[in-house]
Amino acid sequence: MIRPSPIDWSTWSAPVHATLMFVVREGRILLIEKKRGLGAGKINGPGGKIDPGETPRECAMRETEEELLIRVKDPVKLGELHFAMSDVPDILCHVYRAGDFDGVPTETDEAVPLWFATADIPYHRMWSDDRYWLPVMLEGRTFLGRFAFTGDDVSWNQLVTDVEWPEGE
Ligand SMILES: COc1nc(N)nc2c1ncn2[C@H]1C[C@H](O)[C@@H](COP(=O)(O)OP(=O)(O)OP(=O)(O)O)O1
Repeated sequence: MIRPSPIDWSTWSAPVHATLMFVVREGRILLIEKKRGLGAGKINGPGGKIDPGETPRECAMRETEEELLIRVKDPVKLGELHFAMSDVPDILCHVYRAGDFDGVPTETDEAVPLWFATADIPYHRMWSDDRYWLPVMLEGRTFLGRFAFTGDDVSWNQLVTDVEWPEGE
């Protein structure tokens, strides 16, 4: 049975815009254990909130540099995630993927770098939406995910794949 959405997505907008960056190369993905802020203690990609005047791509690169001291090369936007939250402000998150970087992933005040085999993603330590869209991201396909949360749990979800994002976004 298809459950009706609790959210009217045609009028939904988010007060918080954020990014995630995933480096994937040679069968491995670079993740972080987040040390502070929203999702502290969870495993995720590096990322954070978009600053005023910053593009999503600039934010994803800046946050990755701040959190892991690496400079990713040629990131590509693959996805957008629309999170209707129950206990924090709603979030629109742009998802980027890159295959290379300069520097050495290094622990900072914000994050611990962790490499995982792409066949061994630790979903049980991640946000509960990730298991829906991360496999699509690993295939290199584009996507739009919409998720309603109740607390930390996904209570409704929709994933549209093979979305065309504007050039250069
Ligand atoms: C709700 O589900 C989520 N799933 C996933 N995979 N990632 C999420 C979810 N909600 C938020 N995120 C990501 C998006 C951002 O990368 C971070 C949150 O950013 P944060 O609040 O830590 O932003 P900063 O700018 O780094 O923080 P400060 O305001 O402390 O500087 O989580």
